[in-house]
Amino acid sequence: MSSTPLTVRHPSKAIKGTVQLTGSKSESNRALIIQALSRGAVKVENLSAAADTVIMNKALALVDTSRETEETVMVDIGPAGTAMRFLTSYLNLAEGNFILTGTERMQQRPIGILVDALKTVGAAIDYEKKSGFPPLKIKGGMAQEKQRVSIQGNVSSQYLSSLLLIAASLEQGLVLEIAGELTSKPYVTMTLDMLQEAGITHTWTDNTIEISPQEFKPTTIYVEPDWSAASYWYAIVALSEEGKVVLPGLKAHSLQGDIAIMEMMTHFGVASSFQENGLHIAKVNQGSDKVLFDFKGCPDLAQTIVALAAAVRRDISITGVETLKIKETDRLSALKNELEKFGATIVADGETYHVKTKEAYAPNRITFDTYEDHRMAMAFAPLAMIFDEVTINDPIVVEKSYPDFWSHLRQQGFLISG
Ligand SMILES: O=C(O)C1=C[C@@H](OP(=O)(O)O)[C@@H](O)[C@H](O)C1
Ligand SMILES: C=C(OP(=O)(O)O)C(=O)O
Repeated sequence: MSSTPLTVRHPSKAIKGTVQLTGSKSESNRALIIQALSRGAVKVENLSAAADTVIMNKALALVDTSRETEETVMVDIGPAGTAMRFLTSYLNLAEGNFILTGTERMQQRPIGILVDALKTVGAAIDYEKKSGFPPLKIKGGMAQEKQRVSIQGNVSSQYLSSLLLIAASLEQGLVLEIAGELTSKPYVTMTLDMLQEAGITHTWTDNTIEISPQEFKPTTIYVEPDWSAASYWYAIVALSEEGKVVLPGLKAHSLQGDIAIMEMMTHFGVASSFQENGLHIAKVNQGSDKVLFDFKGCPDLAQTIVALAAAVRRDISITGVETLKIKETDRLSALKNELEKFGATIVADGETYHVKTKEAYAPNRITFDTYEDHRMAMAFAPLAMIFDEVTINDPIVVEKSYPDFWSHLRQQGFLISG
């Protein structure tokens, strides 16, 4: 697909259909690291089609060939955050020397907390450009020097998941002390649950997680469909007058924290039910007057909810969004810019952000910028359900996690041109 802007319209207020979502990007990128560490004992099924997962797969294959060369191997993971974070730990166990790099934006996403923790354990990592940021020079074949390491928990949970993924493969194992508050906690739990599935046990007492040296057991990890991707179909149903969508494969017991969308969307009139053939979501009422939404455990849902609330002219307040500044873009700044195109805005008030909407709305034809962020494109496209026309710039950004997003919208009756 080219990245020519796409104009999106929906001819009615009704939506009814079945959408087969791709596998979870987060589960998939963990599963690939676990598969590599298990030396193939662990198999993976239903791997995500996300570009971030394709990138991770290719990077691991490249690293696997690095044994055959004395040269420093350049590993470029583009915009893939979990690939950057997880490989920053994994490469220390591989044979060879590596430069781990990514896009310009990736080189602005901090990684010093993880590098410092790895150096404490015995890693040989240097910064190629700016201290604290990628690109990184990593010397493989690490000899572990320490078992215990402390790491700050409120910047990115990916730093913790990265260390936990390699812990059982270290000769002393790892004792991880979490300093301060832990944000995005469900992702750490996902990491531990998937390790458990592969036979790696742990203890988690207060702020300390311990993993002893262990062997992975032969198993097959089945990746669940992506709940973050489901959130955009929830928004579409919420904006419909009559909406029923079936999302096969989504289960009530999920490793993904973004299952929180189920409860959040009840406040926008969307009911969920798990049936034999998957998750059924339907518009049942106009929702509630709930104002405060907390995203500490599910940061990737913030854009979905904020765009939806602004579109239906509902003032809400959000918390737990401090980590949004260092993701694919500064998501709070991007949201503010795009909301102001149709008479809404976001006002910071300490760690709470108030979404303010105005009575009168701007023209019904709006063009949204996406800031190299797949979630900006996917959070604003559903507004075509209530605006006459929504144009999304650089639409190819969706491939990062949901490459079929536009074709799925077409299949469900959206008129898309460009
Ligand atoms: O571990 C993961 O798979 C992820 C963790 C989250 O990042 P933070 O832990 O930095 O919030 C989330 O935003 C990202 O999309 C995926
Ligand atoms: C932040 C995200 O991904 P990552 O951090 O893996 O780039 C995301 O998918 O919203």
